[in-house]
Formats: sequence, structure tokens, C-alpha cells
Amino acid sequence: MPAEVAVSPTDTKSLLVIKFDVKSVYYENYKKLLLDLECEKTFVGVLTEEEADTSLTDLTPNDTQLFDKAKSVVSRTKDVAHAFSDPVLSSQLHAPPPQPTSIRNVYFGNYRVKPWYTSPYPEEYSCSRNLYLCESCLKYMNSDYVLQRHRMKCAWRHPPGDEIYRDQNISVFEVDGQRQPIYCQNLCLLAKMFLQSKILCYDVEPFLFYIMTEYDGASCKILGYFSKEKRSASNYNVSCILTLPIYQRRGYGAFLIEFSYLLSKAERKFGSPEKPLSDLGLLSYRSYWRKRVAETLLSMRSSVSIENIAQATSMVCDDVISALEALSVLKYDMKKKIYVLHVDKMKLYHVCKKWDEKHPQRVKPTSLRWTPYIGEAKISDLLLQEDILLPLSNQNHVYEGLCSNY
Ligand SMILES: CC(=O)SCCNC(=O)CCNC(=O)[C@H](O)C(C)(C)COP(=O)(O)OP(=O)(O)OC[C@H]1O[C@@H](n2cnc3c(N)ncnc32)[C@H](O)[C@@H]1OP(=O)(O)O
Repeated sequence: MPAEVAVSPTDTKSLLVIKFDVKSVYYENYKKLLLDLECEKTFVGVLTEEEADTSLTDLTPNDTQLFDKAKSVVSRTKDVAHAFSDPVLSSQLHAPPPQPTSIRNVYFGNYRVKPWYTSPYPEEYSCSRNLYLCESCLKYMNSDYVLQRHRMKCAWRHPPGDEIYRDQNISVFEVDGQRQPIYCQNLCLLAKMFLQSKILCYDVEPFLFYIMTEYDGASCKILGYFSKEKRSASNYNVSCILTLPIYQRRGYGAFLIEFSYLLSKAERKFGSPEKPLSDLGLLSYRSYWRKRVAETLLSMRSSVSIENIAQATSMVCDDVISALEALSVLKYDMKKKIYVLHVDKMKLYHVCKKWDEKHPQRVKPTSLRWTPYIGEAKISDLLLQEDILLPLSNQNHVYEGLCSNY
């Protein structure tokens, strides 16, 4: 035996005392081993004994208490965040969900935006104060460093769908939620930060997304979008509409609304936005309906009726009536007990003129190249004859051909 082990009777810090047989042949090996261990323990020769004292980092009861408290707070936040990020669960909640997010700033391109509402970003992102979004693919990140690294790799120059409209530098892309679920989920998560209604952020397959972009010489940057159900039982032509807050009040919302009615016209349907409308949605739609109905009344030469106006505008009759009332055109004839239209052409002309001045960005129907969605395939996939498609007008494009990801 090279060493003898005994319990120390005096030293309270050491539990065992090891006595070595210095004459043993194994002693030199043990000595070397013990010296190495000693060096590891106290950084002998590097730190003083006081500096090497690790007893200061021992846990105190106060530390344990603080840790338990933090743990219970985190586990409570975790439960709420899970409930909120699950679309099925969140739609079942009747009371407004608690605020599980701590996102205060969203960095988008060169802009910093304050979110208006909470959005069900995954837990590890919603607990950050700052959220960083890639302008092109809408991927979300929680650090500027990661975003810069991502930007070096991100090759997206336009939304991942078919470019169905182009007029100068404005384009609209149709993105299928089933084919591009990640992009569409990212878009919905972004939109949810500015929409109070409970839009489903993860269940994107039943929707088509129409993304309005502006070409800036390098890429098509997103200005706003609207989503539309592929098959809407209620004939809604817009499910959710959003202009990114940094581009609001420049007429893009009106452009998107006008565009949604152009699609309804191509589908030979009457359309209306999904209800309830938000305050801003209501303001925008009322303004558009008023102007569109006024314009139609001015252009009508033959008999004027609510049905005729609906046919010409692709608006449902209810929306036509609300616009006629807002224009003070619809009057009740007490004698005949019927509703009649009293048209003051000058007044209608002023409504149109004012609106056109405010909204220079108008939709050009001839710039649309689109066929309606039918079932699993689009009509364009089924039709062999190119001339059945709506023609695209001759334009001087800054960038090459219409883009398609398919
Ligand atoms: C079916 C649904 O999805 S309803 C939900 C609608 N979406 C939202 O609420 C999301 C947040 N809001 C938005 O994204 C935008 O405000 C939109 C899409 C509603 C409107 O987009 P914008 O690009 O700002 O609209 P645009 O500049 O074309 O203005 C349209 C009209 O809205 C009105 N409007 C828009 N924003 C405001 C505002 N902040 N205050 C007062 N009026 C406003 C204007 O009166 C304008 O009418 P006008 O022609 O009489 O001036």
C-alpha cells in the first residue's frame, strides 16, 4: 500500500487525511498526479490563495429563493405563450389573451416600427424586446447580428409567387399559402402586429396572398397585401388587408382595395371584404365605395339601378346601398313609397376629383395578367390557348419579364 487513508480528527475542512509511503515505488507517480490536481483546483502559481477561493460563489439561501421565483415567473409566461401561439387554442379563447410578448420594436429595412398589437411569434422571439425582419423573405430574427448574416445569404428579390400585375415599378404577386406556407405565415405574423382581429397566422393553406410591391432598382419591396380565401362560402374577396405602417396614407390601401375588385370582376363575381372591418379598414372601404359608386353613376347612360351599379363595380348590393346613402343619393319617395336615386352630378364629380387627387396610384386593368383560381389547379394550367388569358399592355419595364416562382 503506497498510502494510508484516515479520517481527520482536527481539521474540519478536510474530511480525509491521506498519508503516503514516501519509500514506495509508486510514490513519484502519485505525487505528480496530486500536483496536477492541485494546480487545477487552485491555479497554483497563477492565483493567490485568496483569489482562488471559490467559496464566494457558493449558493446562498437568498440565491436559491431568487432562482425559484424567476423559474415560476418563466413557467407562467410559457403557458400563456403556448396557448397564444396555437391558432386553434387562441381562437377558442373568448377573453382577450394576456400579453405574452415583450416585443417593443420591430426593425424592418431601415425602419423601426412599434407594434400595435401582439402577434403569436414563437416563444423564443416573443420574449425579446426587439424583433428583426428580413424585408425580402420576412424571416424573423432576434438579433441584428443574425439579420446582417442572413442578409448576406438571402437571395430573394421578390415575393415567392407569380407576378400577376405590373404597372411601371408597382407589381402585385400572387402567393399560394399551400405552396409557400413559411412566407405566408411570416406575412400573417407581421400583419397581426397591426391588426386587432384574430387572424390565423399558421393555417395559411386555404388562402391566396396578393402582395403589392415597389421595384427600387434592386428588388421588389413589399408595401402591403391582402389575403383571399381560395373558396369563400360568403363570397368575400378580401380576408385581411394591410398596408405596412411605414407606407400608410399614401393611397396604397385604396390601390389594394381597387385591385381586389378587379379580381372579382375577372372572376365575374360580386365581392365584399370579410367582416368585421377594423376602424381603418372601414374608413378606407367607405372612401373607396363612395368614389367608385359616384364614378359609376356619372358614367351610366342608360337605366340606373342598384343591380346595375353592382354589376359595373363588382360590389355586393349592400355595399352599393351604403355608398349611395353616404353620397346622399338614395332617397325615400313618401308619395310613391319607393326608394329613388337623386343624382347631383356636380357633387359626384367633386367626390371623384378629390379622391383622384389623393390617390394617384390607380389600378390599370390592362396591366393584369391573371386567371381565377379553381380548385387545385388554376385555369391557366388548364387552358392551352394563350390568347384566352387577359393581355398585358405594352410597357417599358425596368426589369425583365414577369416573375414566376413556379
Ligand atoms: C377586411 C379587413 O382586413 S379589415 C382590416 C383592415 N386592416 C387594418 O386595419 C390593418 C391596419 N391598417 C392598415 O393597414 C391601413 O390603414 C389600411 C389598409 C386600412 C389602409 O391603408 P392606407 O394605405 O393607409 O390607405 P390609403 O392611404 O389608401 O387611405 C385610404 C383611406 O383610409 C383613410 N385612412 C387611412 N388611414 C387613416 C388614418 N390613420 N386616419 C384617418 N383616416 C385614415 C383615409 O381617410 C383614406 O381615405 P380618403 O381617401 O378619404 O383620404
